[in-house]
Amino acid sequence: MLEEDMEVAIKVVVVGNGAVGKSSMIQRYCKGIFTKDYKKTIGVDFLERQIIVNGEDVRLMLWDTAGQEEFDAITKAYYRGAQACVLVFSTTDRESFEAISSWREKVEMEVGDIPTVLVQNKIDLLDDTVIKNEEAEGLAKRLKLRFYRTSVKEDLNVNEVFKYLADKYLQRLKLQSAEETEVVHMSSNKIGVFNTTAHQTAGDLNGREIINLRPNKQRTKKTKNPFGSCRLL
Ligand SMILES: Nc1nc2c(ncn2[C@@H]2O[C@H](COP(=O)(O)OP(=O)(O)OP(=O)(O)O)[C@@H](O)[C@H]2O)c(=O)[nH]1
Repeated sequence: MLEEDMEVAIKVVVVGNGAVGKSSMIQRYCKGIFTKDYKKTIGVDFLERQIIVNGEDVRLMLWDTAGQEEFDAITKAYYRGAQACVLVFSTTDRESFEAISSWREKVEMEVGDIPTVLVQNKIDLLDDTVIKNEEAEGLAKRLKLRFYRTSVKEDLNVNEVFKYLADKYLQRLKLQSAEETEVVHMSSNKIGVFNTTAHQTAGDLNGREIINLRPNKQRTKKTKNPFGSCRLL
């Protein structure tokens, strides 16, 4: 259990080519709706939803980024600070599948290695698929990513994608907390200056060791709503 009365906030970026269903996925997850109309995302957009994962309150902030390259400069700026990522391609769009590695690189360049999933959307259209199962599974293996097949239209597996990411992120958080505690223990016989807000660095000041501890958790005050909530911003 992490600290009581606090919730963990996770910034998740959803990326992939245009029209693969990124906006639809976020809308389905946060508002429970699906629309057939295609409205190209201009730049970025975001919605949020609160869930409980393994007894922890988690607020997922889902950033919807435009799939078109013309918006790359804008969307990249919004990758910063992301703590999890959904890479989406469409069952009926070969190019979107082939572009996955480059989307991953774009995100990694900004934020490094964060919990990530590979998603094949529109599996209600499997009859018209242009990607073999083995190819998609092969890509997931190569990129070492958990792979989900979803249909936003039929609400298949969408919840599972975000639950997995939240779970994975919490696991990392707990591991980091444990490691940070260990740093304090290991240093307890030294003269130290502790600063809990700065980045974790080690330096030297007049011969004394300085250890700055950073709580690697982005936390907010918990809002007491047992049913979770969705909010359009
Ligand atoms: N059949 C089917 N259609 C879907 C599914 N998900 C999304 N769509 C449709 O695909 C089209 C594109 O969906 P969007 O969610 O706008 O795609 P996007 O990836 O956000 O596109 P950009 O904003 O251009 O990046 C829309 O017409 C959706 O209704 C799905 O699971 N099945």
